[in-house]
Amino acid sequence: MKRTIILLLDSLGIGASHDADQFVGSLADGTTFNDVGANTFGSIAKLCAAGEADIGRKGPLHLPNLTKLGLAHACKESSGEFPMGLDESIEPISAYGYAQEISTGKDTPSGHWEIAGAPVLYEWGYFKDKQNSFPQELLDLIVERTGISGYLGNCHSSGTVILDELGEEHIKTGKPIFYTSSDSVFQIACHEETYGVEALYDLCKTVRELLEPYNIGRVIARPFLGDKPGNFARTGNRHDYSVLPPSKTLLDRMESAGGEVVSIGKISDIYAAQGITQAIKATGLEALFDATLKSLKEATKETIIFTNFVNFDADFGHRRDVAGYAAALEYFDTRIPELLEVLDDEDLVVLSADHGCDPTWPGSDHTREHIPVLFYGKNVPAGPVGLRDTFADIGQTIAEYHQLPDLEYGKSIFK
Ligand SMILES: O=P(O)(O)O[C@H]1O[C@H](CO)[C@@H](O)[C@H]1O
Ligand SMILES: [Mn+2]
Ligand SMILES: [Mn+2]
Repeated sequence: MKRTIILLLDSLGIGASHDADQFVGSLADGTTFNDVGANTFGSIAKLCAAGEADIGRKGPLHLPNLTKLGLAHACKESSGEFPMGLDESIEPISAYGYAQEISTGKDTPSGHWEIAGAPVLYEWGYFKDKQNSFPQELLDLIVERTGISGYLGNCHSSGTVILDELGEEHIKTGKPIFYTSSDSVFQIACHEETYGVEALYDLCKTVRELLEPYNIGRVIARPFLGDKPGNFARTGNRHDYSVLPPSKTLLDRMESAGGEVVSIGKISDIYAAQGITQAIKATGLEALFDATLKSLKEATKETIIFTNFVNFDADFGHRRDVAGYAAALEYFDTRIPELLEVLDDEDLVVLSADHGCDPTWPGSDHTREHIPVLFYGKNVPAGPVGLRDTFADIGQTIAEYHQLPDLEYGKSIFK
């Protein structure tokens, strides 16, 4: 019986990819920038080493266990520089490398689906205008179909900034807050108590239907609590309504072969429940890690346990919070030994990410980066596996390990 545990650290890029110049963003003042030079992991390490990330933690980034798994060495292979302040004398025990993305976008579904062998080679629809972002005919249809009295926002924004700006007005008027980003998303923020979570989910489902002609990846429900700017906080009841992956994935293959595919956290939403045999919700890094360990202890047949650690991205990457990101990585690092302790000889641990979100970068969006490709197991020879041409090499390797039919994309690192 083989079990694979995929730890997906959402947004932990390890250096800009060759096409980072194609990813151009702009700020409110009209300044433009691209992703050349972005390096989520490297930038965090650099600021920590410089003593500029000392809020709630202190000094150089301390990640002995992740370094042992090859994360820092993979970052050096990807970017040319060993992340500052980490210990280069630690010998990696994993196969380690980095992968570039062939999907057109740098969003969460593209990254996850490509890892599982289904890259997004078409262009998503985007709402590109920073203000009045959504087409009027779409907004009119939403109002007509759902009976809402109107809407707020209708712009690009950070999801926390927009709550401070419009949260009170939302509570007063009952009008949902609509916003988007450089990703292919339609996000709706509503208060959990005054508007209600179920009402928000119903609204999202209708908007999902009405978006059919626009080729938009996700509608995201963003419930929140609080009563004034400064104390608004988003809750764990976020729900993503995704379109289906473009083709069958590693998860579908595993399910069809009679194996278990356990989603922990956002994974089931991201794959639109395709190929998932069990979905476990958990909020926060600690609960996500606990649920991963619990599932592993309970797994008694051929299994993929797939956990998305969303907090790196949602709480720190998009928030441009370097110290918070660093502290979260250090916390995650302390949990690794618990995982290694309970592994059987045939278990495979995979650690990766889905895109970058460099907290030192302009704006608040993702960054086009390489992702880490780390494979650890008793049967996996440790050492460098270099640049992987697509994220799908990860899925193909796992498919081979479980003797599943080949995926359409990707090359196994064992071949
Ligand atoms: O600023 P928040 O609401 O976290 O939004 C972020 O989350 C979305 C989904 O991952 C991204 O498109 C980005 O806009
Ligand atoms: Mn993501
Ligand atoms: Mn994100």
